[in-house]
Amino acid sequence: MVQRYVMSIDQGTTSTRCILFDARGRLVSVVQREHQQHFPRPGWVEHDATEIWRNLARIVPQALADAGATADQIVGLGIANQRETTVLWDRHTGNPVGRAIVWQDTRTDAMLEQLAREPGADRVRQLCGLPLATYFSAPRIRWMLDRTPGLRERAERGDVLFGTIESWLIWKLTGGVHVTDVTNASRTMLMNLRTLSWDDELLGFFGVPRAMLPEIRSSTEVYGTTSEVVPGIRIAAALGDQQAALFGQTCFAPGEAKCTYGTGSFLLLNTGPEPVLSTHGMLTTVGFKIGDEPAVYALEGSIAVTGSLVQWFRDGLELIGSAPEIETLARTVDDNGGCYIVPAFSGLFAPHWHSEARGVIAGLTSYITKGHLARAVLEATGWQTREVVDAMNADSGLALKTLKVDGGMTADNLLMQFVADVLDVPVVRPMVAETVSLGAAYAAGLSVGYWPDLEGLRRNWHRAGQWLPAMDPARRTTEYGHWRQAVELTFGWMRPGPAAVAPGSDLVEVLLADHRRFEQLFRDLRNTEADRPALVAELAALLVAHATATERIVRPEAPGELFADDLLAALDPDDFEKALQRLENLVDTHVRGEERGLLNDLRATMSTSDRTALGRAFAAERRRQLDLGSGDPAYIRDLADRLRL
Ligand SMILES: Nc1ncnc2c1ncn2[C@@H]1O[C@H](COP(=O)(O)OP(=O)(O)O)[C@@H](O)[C@H]1O
Ligand SMILES: O=P(O)(O)OC[C@H](O)CO
Repeated sequence: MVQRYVMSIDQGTTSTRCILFDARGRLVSVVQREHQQHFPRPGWVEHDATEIWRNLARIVPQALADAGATADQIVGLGIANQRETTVLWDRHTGNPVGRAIVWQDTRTDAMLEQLAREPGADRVRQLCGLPLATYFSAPRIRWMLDRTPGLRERAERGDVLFGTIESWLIWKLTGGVHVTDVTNASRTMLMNLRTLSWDDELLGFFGVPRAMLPEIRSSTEVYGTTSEVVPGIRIAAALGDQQAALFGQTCFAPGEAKCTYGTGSFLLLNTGPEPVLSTHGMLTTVGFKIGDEPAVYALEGSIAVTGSLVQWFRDGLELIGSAPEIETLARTVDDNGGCYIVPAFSGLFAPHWHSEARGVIAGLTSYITKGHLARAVLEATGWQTREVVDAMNADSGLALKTLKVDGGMTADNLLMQFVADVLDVPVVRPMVAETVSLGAAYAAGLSVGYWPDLEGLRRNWHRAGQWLPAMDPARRTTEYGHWRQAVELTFGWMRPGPAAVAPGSDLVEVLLADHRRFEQLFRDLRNTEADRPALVAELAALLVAHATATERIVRPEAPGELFADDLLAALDPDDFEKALQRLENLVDTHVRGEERGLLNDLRATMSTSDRTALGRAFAAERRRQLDLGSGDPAYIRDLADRLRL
């Protein structure tokens, strides 16, 4: 009998793999090629989409040859891909317009700051489930359209097309089918999470023409047949790689979760047929959609830098020759020696979402050796997982019981033990470590009837490795405290923090900067694991300084806008959550009212030089208030008295 296989392509951040699987989910052949990472400026990360396409064109025939198979033995092809990476190409020539901008790239940070102030910004998360952050595709499309002369007009005519990588590869393989799958579309910020279609409000907000967008399709259905590379193969599934891993780990039921440790790390929890909006910094995303069945949603904790920190240690610092050597080096010492590395290379993703953060190495003394640094590199992945699991538990109201893991970093035993230690739950790894590829293969196999149902796939899952928690709880608590201290050092690096508004700035800008900082502090305060006393102190200091300066400099005629009662209540630990909520509502009302009213009045009626002069006076008064120690409760009480509040 002629053997039949499923083909899967995993187009990842660092490489592209083609794998053939048999009916029992076993690997028959694997071929992989790396592509070049381009870092043209700090924070910029690009790929050459043509190089990725050429790699694919080489590995697909090779994978067939290695298995001794021909195209007619392939029942279907499933594609999994790095998500959010943005490719624009010319419909007529098939050539990319510039390099693809990769998901780690932070160039859109300043643009997002602007967008955050525009009407409709507060609706974005509700519509698409994602925070305004550099991670996603829409800001990148806007960035390219704004900066390349004539590009917007070409996009409006449908002459220039957008796609994430699976969309680009399907278009190339089929000679012109322009589709995307719903999981990838859910990472663009342009798809409405509930209707699963492009949303006019989001398209308008980001300024993206509909004509350049692909058609959104299910994760499992036949999109077309290959006419290039190896003709005659049905393309039967596509999924973002992290969703593919969820599928490959057979997390088909609500409550099941996995974490994939690759370039970055991504923890996804299946939440079932309704989208769950996070209040703890998780993303809401589509998990998968099988044919005509309803979509299954997931909560996701995305960590930007984990394996890529190991790569940086290898290629940037040249302290090791290959990734696995990090474990050997880390084992030369017993602990981190007091050293912590927070790899905020692309800002910090979940649960913090600080695009402006940049990395730190904290706790350096002359005692630290490269062995300690190697430990700190691995531990950074463990602690980042812990932060995400804490947030996920808080969102779901459930405590994670075990963590299913996969990806390149799970080869590292020291790391996996550390993850189990800091999470205090068992960590398990399945037999097939290539879970992304397996998930894409499962989806394609289901789509064409090679596998009958999900239950059959579940039976293929076998445990190959397990790590049990063994860390002393007191040590875990102390170490976690140090980690969080180090994380706080990364905040605000690329943008002024509360005390650092430049004197002489435009008054409108100065007021807006404070408003954004208030919002960030409230976001951070929702996390029960955060250093709440420190955050309250900063919030209190800033609110008093901001309100006093507003009252004295901007509208001396209308005093009494301070929130002193609530500030005092917020300092009362017995009534913390309630007081915080009241305070947040009050501040929110103030911020919205001022941004709709006063700030537009200032823009319309005051000259730039007057606004600058007032901005300078405001910044000086605000600075004076901060220097007076306005975070001190006694001072706040005193101030409230003096202001008759
Ligand atoms: N033994 C190891 N210890 C720690 N990190 C490792 C080890 N082996 C590989 N890695 C890291 O894992 C990543 C590769 O994993 P992979 O799942 O192939 O990633 P991706 O799919 O994102 O390209 C690289 O960033 C590499 O630095
Ligand atoms: O290609 P990976 O494995 O680094 O995954 C990248 C993610 O899809 C980014 O969201």
